[in-house]
Amino acid sequence: MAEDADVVVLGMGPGGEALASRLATAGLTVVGIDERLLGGECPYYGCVPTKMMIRAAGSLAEARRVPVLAGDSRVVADYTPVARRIREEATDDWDDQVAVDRFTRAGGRFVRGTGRLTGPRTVRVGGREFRASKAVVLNTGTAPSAPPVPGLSDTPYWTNRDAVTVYTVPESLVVLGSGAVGLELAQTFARFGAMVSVVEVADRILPQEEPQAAEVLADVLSSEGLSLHTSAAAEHVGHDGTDFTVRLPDTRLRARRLLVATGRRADLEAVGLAELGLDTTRGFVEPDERMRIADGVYAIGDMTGKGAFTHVSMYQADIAARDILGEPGPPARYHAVPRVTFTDPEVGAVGLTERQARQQGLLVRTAVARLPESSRGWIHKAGNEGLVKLVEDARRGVLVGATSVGPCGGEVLSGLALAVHAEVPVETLRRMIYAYPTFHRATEHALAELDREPRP
Ligand SMILES: Cc1cc2nc3c(=O)[nH]c(=O)nc-3n(C[C@H](O)[C@H](O)[C@H](O)COP(=O)(O)OP(=O)(O)OC[C@H]3O[C@@H](n4cnc5c(N)ncnc54)[C@H](O)[C@@H]3O)c2cc1C
Ligand SMILES: NC(=O)c1ccc[n+]([C@@H]2O[C@H](COP(=O)([O-])OP(=O)(O)OC[C@H]3O[C@@H](n4cnc5c(N)ncnc54)[C@H](O)[C@@H]3O)[C@@H](O)[C@H]2O)c1
Repeated sequence: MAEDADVVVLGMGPGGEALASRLATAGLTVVGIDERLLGGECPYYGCVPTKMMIRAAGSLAEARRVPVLAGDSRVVADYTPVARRIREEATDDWDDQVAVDRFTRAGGRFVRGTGRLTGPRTVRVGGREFRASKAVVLNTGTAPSAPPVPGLSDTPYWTNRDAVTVYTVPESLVVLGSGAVGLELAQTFARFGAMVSVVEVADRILPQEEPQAAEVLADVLSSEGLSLHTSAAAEHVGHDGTDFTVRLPDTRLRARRLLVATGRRADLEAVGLAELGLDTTRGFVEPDERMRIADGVYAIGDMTGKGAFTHVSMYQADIAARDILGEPGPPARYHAVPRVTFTDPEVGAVGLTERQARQQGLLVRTAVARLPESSRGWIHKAGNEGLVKLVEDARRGVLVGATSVGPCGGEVLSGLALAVHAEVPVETLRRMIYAYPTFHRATEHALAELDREPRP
């Protein structure tokens, strides 16, 4: 016999948890289902533990800058406090009881298990079936995916889930993939003393962002001792019981550990999307502007392919929750999705890259201002690498994209994200006052550069 609820949330990532709690608090009967940990990847294996690692690695890097700026320093890296913080402060040793209690206190019912749609309003978990009178919300996210490199699947390689649970830093590490996962973890482990090589199949690291950003970051990472192999497709991976070997076309890398960070995949088949007549062979499910994928069925988070970020999952959760509750509000728009890769320098970006803007047929003007040439960058000295890049839709005179690389690149991004989001005329941005001497003042320099660019 089916168990009834108003809403069934399948997959309790950050968005699912927020939505389920909100609907339960509003008085609906809500069943939340997760096969792993309530809260999803972000708090247990993603954003939170990795940012704790990065914070610690950043403190080492700052201490190493003392000789340039303030005398002398001797840095003895010890990963123990990081491993402890991740266990004690971030993840409760990968125990979600606090989150389960919080959801239960909000009035929700949590079911641990693997769920699958059996119809538009029904979800099966083991021998139980849950029937939703109002809505089913899917928030099943993505899982790490490994490329089909010969030999790889027979080796004990790491994904991000292994990397955040270590007690000690490996002496050497190869990282396959130079997206956010690969680079954040590569730099962190290198700063703790690992010999790190990064292998990227594209012709530059962080290929989804602006080439100028990748260039700045590549220089910094190389100067910190990482070896970067771009345009490099691994031909074979082996493990001899102690070390990994990764064969590239022109060299062979050897390391104690291998981290595979080549992207993530949503398993739409496993969730039962075929029950709705939807294509499960595509990488993502395509919701409408209210997050609906069928009558009474919603999808939010990484599985929608709108940006695999916690803030996108939460943004979509808000829209779906409003729709279910019948509350008014704007539909989803993705023209100003911000994203930050938390390397040092941080790479913040919003909206379109120059390439994407041109591909969309926009008449584009761009400008770059470099942080070391700005007052604040010059004052900052050690660790001042960075830039601000603007991408203008020259016909409309508004920014459609921007990138800010630097010590606080993710924070500097906020003003640029507002400009892209609200489509503030570039003319208005030019008339603003930018505090001296801030990093964000580089935006003013970039705007002046933009002025010098002829209109296309
Ligand atoms: C290393 C790393 C660092 C990251 N850092 C950041 C960052 O700094 N900032 C940022 O914005 N984003 C970051 N992300 C991305 C972020 O973690 C995700 O975008 C975020 O978790 C949102 O994902 P989601 O809502 O789609 O669900 P997920 O977090 O993927 O959760 C989905 C949940 O569904 C459950 N599930 C799946 N299938 C089933 C099923 N059939 N039945 C029951 N339950 C199921 C899973 O167990 C999981 O708990 C990072 C990711 C990684 C890997
Ligand atoms: N700071 C953040 O917000 C943050 C941090 C981590 C992850 N995330 C999100 O999580 C998702 C997954 O991150 P990710 O870094 O795993 O994936 P990604 O897709 O961002 O990057 C994967 C990289 O691996 C490369 N690659 C693919 N196959 C390869 C191969 N065979 N050999 C070498 N390189 C190969 C790709 O060219 C790409 O550069 C992303 O969408 C990201 O947005 C966000």
